[in-house]
Amino acid sequence: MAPITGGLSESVVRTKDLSRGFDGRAVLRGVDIEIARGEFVALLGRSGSGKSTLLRALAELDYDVPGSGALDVPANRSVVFQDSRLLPWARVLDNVILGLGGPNAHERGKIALAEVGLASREKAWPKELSGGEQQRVALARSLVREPELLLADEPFGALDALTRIKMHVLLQELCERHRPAVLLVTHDVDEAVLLADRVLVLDEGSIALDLRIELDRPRTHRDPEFIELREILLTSLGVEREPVAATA
Ligand SMILES: Nc1ncnc2c1ncn2[C@@H]1O[C@H](COP(=O)(O)OP(=O)(O)OP(=O)(O)O)[C@@H](O)[C@H]1O
Repeated sequence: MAPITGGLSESVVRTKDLSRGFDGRAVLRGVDIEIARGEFVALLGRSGSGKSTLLRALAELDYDVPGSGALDVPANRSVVFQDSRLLPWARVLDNVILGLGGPNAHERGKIALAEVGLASREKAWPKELSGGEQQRVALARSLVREPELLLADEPFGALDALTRIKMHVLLQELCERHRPAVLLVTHDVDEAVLLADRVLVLDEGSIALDLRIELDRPRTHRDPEFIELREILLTSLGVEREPVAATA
């Protein structure tokens, strides 16, 4: 696909008029986005709005999907999915460094595992880990490559609420340390406001809202500004809020 010339040199991701469709049905209709170096962007949208289609386009994992438009993404990028996609026949450390190469691969893998709090589990098999631990390994496997761009497709979607909160804290720490640009696809409005510098809402195949989140970190759900931003996003997603009926 044609690279985009001009524009901001600090952008890590740029799309211009990106369109994709399946079976003659348009899913993405002219998506223009930019993500700056080190910027954390969350992507919200109703189910079926095309979030995963956009993420797969940015990962360049969609060669079989018809489409048009232009795209600039760094070659050094990592993808994390809802399931960890660890190789069951490889131990945890081997999963982290698989394909990494270089003389320090082992050392780097161990450091990455320590960063996600799993230094002691390097010899475990994936099936011996909980779902949350497996996602930690998936994060370590992504970040050990020091990606310029981290693409995450609902990485915490299958985790229980408590584990998800811990993963939010971990992801924030990791991003502060490694500073990748991030595109996080999520259903969870609170997760988006909690983590992102900017939230995009995808609707009818294009970006309907581009909302900057300027709250100080760490953020709290109780902050009135947090609540206000959540309401703006819920409205943009078409979620009507019924007033809670008074109980007798
Ligand atoms: N391989 C495919 N073949 C045909 N249609 C597809 C394919 N992948 C996605 N679609 C369709 O494209 C639309 C967008 O799908 P996509 O998975 O990108 O949405 P999404 O916003 O990520 O949804 P969800 O939030 O439910 O995961 C849907 O209508 C889906 O059925």
